[in-house]
Amino acid sequence: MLSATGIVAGYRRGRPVLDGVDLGVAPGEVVGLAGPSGCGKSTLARVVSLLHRPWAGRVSVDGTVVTRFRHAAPASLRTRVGVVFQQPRLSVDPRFTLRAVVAEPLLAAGADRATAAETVAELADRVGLTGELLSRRPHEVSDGQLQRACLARALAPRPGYLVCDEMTAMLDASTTAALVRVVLDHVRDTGAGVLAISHDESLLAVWADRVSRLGGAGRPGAGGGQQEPPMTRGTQSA
Ligand SMILES: Nc1ncnc2c1ncn2[C@@H]1O[C@H](COP(=O)(O)OP(=O)(O)OP(=O)(O)O)[C@@H](O)[C@H]1O
Repeated sequence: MLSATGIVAGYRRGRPVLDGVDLGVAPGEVVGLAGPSGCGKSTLARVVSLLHRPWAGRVSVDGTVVTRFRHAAPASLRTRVGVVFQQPRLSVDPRFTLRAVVAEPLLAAGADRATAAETVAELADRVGLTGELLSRRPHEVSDGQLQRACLARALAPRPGYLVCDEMTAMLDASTTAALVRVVLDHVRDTGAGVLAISHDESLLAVWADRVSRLGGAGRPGAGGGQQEPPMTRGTQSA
């Protein structure tokens, strides 16, 4: 279980963006997260991806309580939670080829080059990237092609949990459908849990088992799967 309990987090002292938020994602479950712009969805995504230290509350990954975040988080925990952000160009090194982007977590985990190359080829096939595209650099590919590489990179360590923060917001319908399919195949094949953040309620209806809401302004009854009541600041839960 990827679990966050009583999360208080923000950027400016005394002005929490999240104020007592609970979230749980079970293995094999796709949880949608909706809510008005600015309510803190991306902040919560960064907290559960171990990229942002909360001021209070507890994050745990399969029972292990996280005490260190960002670069200080142990690699064994960081690789348990993969993340894909909305804007692929902000999340890759522009000097890397797409092949190097996808290989990076494998090499960082100590894989030898031959094994990493084999895994990259398999992942590229899964996300629909040709060998020729893998040889290009970010400025030589489209947003959709780059996002495919970012998803492959996130899947490379076979994460037990995947956080997709508006992963498809910049993509056309067919690329969106293809990437959602890749994520759902990963869930089916590995039993991973997914946190899917999207403004697109109809998309969440398609791929989430249940949809949770953050912030008091959410409309009740929208979204897909099993619905949960809208939440208010101070009693937020997801
Ligand atoms: N790095 C940062 N520094 C300071 N404030 C930030 C930072 N990131 C986000 N914020 C602020 O925190 C609040 C929540 O932002 P966040 O991106 O988590 O919301 P969101 O629900 O994901 O919004 P959206 O749906 O528009 O992407 C906003 O008021 C935002 O301005």
